Amino acid sequence: MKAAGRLRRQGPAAPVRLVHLGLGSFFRAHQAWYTDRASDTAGWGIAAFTGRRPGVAAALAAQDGLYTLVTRGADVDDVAVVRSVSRAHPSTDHDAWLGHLGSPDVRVVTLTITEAGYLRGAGGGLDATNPRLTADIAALRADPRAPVVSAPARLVAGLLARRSQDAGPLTLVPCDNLPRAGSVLAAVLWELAATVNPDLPDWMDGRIDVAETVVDRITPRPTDADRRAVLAATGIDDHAPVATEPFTEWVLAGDFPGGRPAWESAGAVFTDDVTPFENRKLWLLNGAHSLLAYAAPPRRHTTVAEAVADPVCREWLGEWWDTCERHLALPAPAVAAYREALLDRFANPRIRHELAQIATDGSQKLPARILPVLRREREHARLPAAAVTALGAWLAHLRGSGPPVTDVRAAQLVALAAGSLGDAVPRLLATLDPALPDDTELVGAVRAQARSMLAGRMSPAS
Ligand SMILES: NC(=O)c1ccc[n+]([C@@H]2O[C@H](COP(=O)([O-])OP(=O)(O)OC[C@H]3O[C@@H](n4cnc5c(N)ncnc54)[C@H](O)[C@@H]3O)[C@@H](O)[C@H]2O)c1
Ligand SMILES: O=P(O)(O)OC[C@@H](O)[C@@H](O)[C@H](O)[C@H](O)CO
Repeated sequence: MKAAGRLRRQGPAAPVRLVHLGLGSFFRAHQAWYTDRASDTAGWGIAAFTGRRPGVAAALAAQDGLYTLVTRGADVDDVAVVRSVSRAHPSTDHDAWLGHLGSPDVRVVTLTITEAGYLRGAGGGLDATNPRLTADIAALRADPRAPVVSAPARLVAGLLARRSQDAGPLTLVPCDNLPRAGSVLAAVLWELAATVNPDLPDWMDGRIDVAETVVDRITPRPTDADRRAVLAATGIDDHAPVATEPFTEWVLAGDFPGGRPAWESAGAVFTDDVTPFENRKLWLLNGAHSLLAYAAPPRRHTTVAEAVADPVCREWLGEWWDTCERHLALPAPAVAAYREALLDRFANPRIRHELAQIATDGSQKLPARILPVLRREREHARLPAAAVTALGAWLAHLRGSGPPVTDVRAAQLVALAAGSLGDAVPRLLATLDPALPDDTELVGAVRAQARSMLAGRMSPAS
C-alpha cells in the first residue's frame, strides 16, 4: 500500500505582513482563504497565532503552514490547498507575537477570538472583574514584554512593542459575530491601553485603525472524518484540514492606511457602512442558528441540517425571519433571496454543523442575535413568538434541556436558572439585558415557553 503523503511547501512562504489571532477553523476557511485567493497573495503572508490551545499551530507548523480546505457542496467536495499562512505559532510564543506586531512590515491584524474573547463588561467597556485581565494588567505594568494571556492584553502588548519600534500604521480587523465588532474592539483596547500605560492611547490615535466587517461562511469544527476524506481524495494525510460550505461573504469598511491585500480580487466587498449587511447576517443567519441551537435539541435533532428537515423547526425559522425582515433596511427581493439561500445552506446534508457547538456561549450571542430584533418589536408593542421561543429554549437549556451548558458564564447562569421558574426567568433575562425583567408580558411569555419545553411538550411531534 502506498504511504500517505504530507503537505510541504515547494518554494518560500510569502513574507509576513498580516498577523492573525485565533488560529481556528473559521479563520482558515475565511480570512486565510481570501488572502490565498487575492491577486497579490505573494506579497501578504500571515503569521497566525492560536488563542489558547497549541494543537493546530503544531500541526500546521509541521506542514509549513499549508492545509487543505474542503469546500463541501450538497453533492460534491472541492479540495484545495491554502498557502497564505506563512508561520503558525502557539499562543505561548509571545516573543514571536511581539516581534511580528513590532515589525513595520506588518500592516493588518485579523482576529477570531470568539464573542467572549473581547472581555466586555455589562456597560460595553472592559470587564474589570475578570481575573485573567487583572493579572495581565499587573504583568504589563511591571514589564511590557511579560507574557500575557487574554486577547485584549496581547494586543496592547503588541502595540507597546510597535510603539517601541515606531513601526507605522496598523489596521485591526475583528472577524467575530458581534455587531460593530470594530467599535467593540476599539472600546476595550483604548480603555485597556489607558489602564496599562496612560501615554499609549495618544500614540494609538491616528496610527491604529479598527475596521468594521461582516464575515460569513458556515464552518463546523473539523472531524477525523474530514481528515480521512482528504486522505481518500488526495493521498495526503493532512493533520489540519478544514471543511466549509461553498457560500462565502466578506464585507469590510475601513481605510487601511498601512495597506492590505487586494481582498476584493477574491470577492470581498468594501463599503462605507456595514450595518445593513451586518443586521441581515447576524439576525437572519446567526439568530436562526441560536434559535435552533436551543429549541431543536428537545426535538432530538443534533445538527442544523436535521433541524431544518423538521417542519416545526422550519416554521420557527419562517416566523423569525418574517419578524427580522420588518427591521432590515434592504429591498424585499434581496432579503427573500438571502432567506431562500439560507435554507439551502442550513439543509446542506454534507455540512455537519452541531447544534451543541452553536449553543456555546449563549450569554454572549443572544444579545447580538435576538435582542436587537426583540427590542424593535417591543417598541411596536408586538411580542415576537420566535424570539420568545429562542429565549424560553435557552432558559430550558440552562435547566438541563439539550446538550450540556458550555458558556463563559456557565456556573453563574446554571445557578441563576435553578429554583422556581417564576424567579429564574427574570434573573436570567437580566443577564442578557437589565431592562428585560421589567417587561412583564415578555417575562410571562418566556416563562410559559420554558415551562412547556421542560415539560416535554415540544418533544418530537410524531
Ligand atoms: N465557524 C464559523 O462558521 C464562523 C463563522 C463566522 C464567524 N465566526 C467567528 O469566529 C470565531 C471562531 O470560530 P471558529 O469556528 O474558528 O472556532 P475554533 O474553536 O475553531 O477557533 C477559535 C479560536 O479562537 C481562540 N479563542 C477561543 N476563545 C478565546 C478567547 N477567549 N480569547 C482568545 N482567543 C480565543 C481559540 O484558541 C481558537 O484559536 C467564532 O466565535 C465567531 O465569532 C465563526
Ligand atoms: O461561530 P459562533 O460560535 O459565533 O456561532 C456559531 C454559528 O452561528 C456561526 O459560526 C455561523 O455558522 C457563522 O456565523 C456563519 O457565517
